[in-house]
Amino acid sequence: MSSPTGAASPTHSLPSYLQADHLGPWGNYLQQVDRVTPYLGSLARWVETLKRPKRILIVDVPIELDNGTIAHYEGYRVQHNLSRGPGKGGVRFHQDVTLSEVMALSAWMSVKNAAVNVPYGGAKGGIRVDPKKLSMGELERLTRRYTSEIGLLIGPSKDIPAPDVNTNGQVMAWMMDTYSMNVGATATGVVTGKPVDLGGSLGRVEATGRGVFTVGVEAAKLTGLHLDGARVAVQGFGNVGGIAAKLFAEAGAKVVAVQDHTGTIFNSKGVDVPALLAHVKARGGVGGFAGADVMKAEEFWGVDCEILIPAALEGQITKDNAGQIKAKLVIEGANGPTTTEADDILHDKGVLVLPDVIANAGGVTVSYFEWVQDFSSFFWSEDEINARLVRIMQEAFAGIWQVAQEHKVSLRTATFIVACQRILHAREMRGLYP
Ligand SMILES: NC(=O)C1=CN([C@@H]2O[C@H](COP(=O)(O)OP(=O)(O)OC[C@H]3O[C@@H](n4cnc5c(N)ncnc54)[C@H](OP(=O)(O)O)[C@@H]3O)[C@@H](O)[C@H]2O)C=CC1
Ligand SMILES: O=C(O)CCC(=O)C(=O)O
Repeated sequence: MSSPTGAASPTHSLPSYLQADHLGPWGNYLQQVDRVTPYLGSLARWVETLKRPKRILIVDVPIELDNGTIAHYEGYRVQHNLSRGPGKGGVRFHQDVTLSEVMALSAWMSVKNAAVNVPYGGAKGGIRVDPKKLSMGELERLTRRYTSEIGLLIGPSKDIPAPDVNTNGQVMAWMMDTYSMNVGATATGVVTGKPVDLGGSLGRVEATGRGVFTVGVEAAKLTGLHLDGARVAVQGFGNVGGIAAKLFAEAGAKVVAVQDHTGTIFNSKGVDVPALLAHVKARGGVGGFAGADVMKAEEFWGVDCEILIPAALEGQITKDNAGQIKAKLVIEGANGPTTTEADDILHDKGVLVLPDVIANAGGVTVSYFEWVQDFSSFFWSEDEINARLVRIMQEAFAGIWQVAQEHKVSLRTATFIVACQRILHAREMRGLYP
């Protein structure tokens, strides 16, 4: 087929599943790619690769519920790009999971993995389910069925899942066991974020929060912000938000506001973070915490603070609330929490945004350590792991900071420049044909 001008047929006509969503997370990601393209030099001819996931698997996950009925859930595993190595990225269980969301999350994994230079492509998975409504037995059956269904794609040298929202070490243990049973041999390296007794790594549970803290410290040094006494607001008090809050509080900062689905709480003197962590463990959320006042959810974004850490879901900081933000530093613990419009508003207000694709890369970095340890069956001390993590995060952040200064671009675009050059250079060297 030729175009009306007689030129070669357009190579960019999009598959239907890529056409629909221009506002959601995938649309947000595409805008980020468009912003990096002018900085890719001759590699820009490969940029379309970044705009199409390499593989998408949609699976039906049927399970028998405790009451004897059969329920069906929709699951996904998307491998966005495998130019630099096997797919790597978490698995999310959430009632709002969509294909578009998993595509975006897998793409951000490609960028993140390249930004910290771990030898992976990007992938992500998920099931549209509210796991809080399932019993433990139902959750196990769901996890095992899903693992078998995506068994076509995953494997220690093919694609390695890990925890994300509402998944944890227990879910990874079931995934590892199911995959191992299906292949007939224990394969610890098929997932990371496992319990330490099953080939997991010391430090993985804390790694994402520790990475958030590490880049926060580096940015504070570079901008003259004193952490001692700095006020911090955190959205999402799960694995990432909870640990990040703990580390900032230990460094002398005051965690003045916290929000999750169960409530928004405020204490101008700083909440007692260990007590709040214990409360969340016992009660499932920050709501009802005695050591703080209740605040209206919509007032959270305008809280007086120096540091804001979105650590929940995508699309939380939008054009509607970005103008209210008073923080000097936004550290994206979550993936995709800021829309492109909001990014511009924050930039115009002089707010420094440490983007997800570097700020929350600590988790996958220690997942990489876990995978390496599993291959060699030789395990490192927690101090060794934390020291290596901090070094990788500091070096990656310093490089990105320099690129941002050089090109006078945001840290997000700078991270995309570093990462997309690595991905596309790998693609170019490998070539296209089998
Ligand atoms: N775990 C990891 O290693 C990594 C995670 N991330 C990203 O960090 C983010 C958080 O993940 P993680 O901490 O693992 O997940 P968790 O499931 O441990 O915690 C999620 C937290 O976010 C809260 N939350 C969810 N939706 C909302 C909402 N709409 N408003 C306010 N709070 C909300 C949850 O509260 P509630 O229970 O009340 O809903 C919970 O406190 C995600 O974007 C994830 O992709 C990034 C890198 C690695
Ligand atoms: O640890 C991993 O492999 C991936 C974690 C993850 O899903 C993420 O960084 O968003």
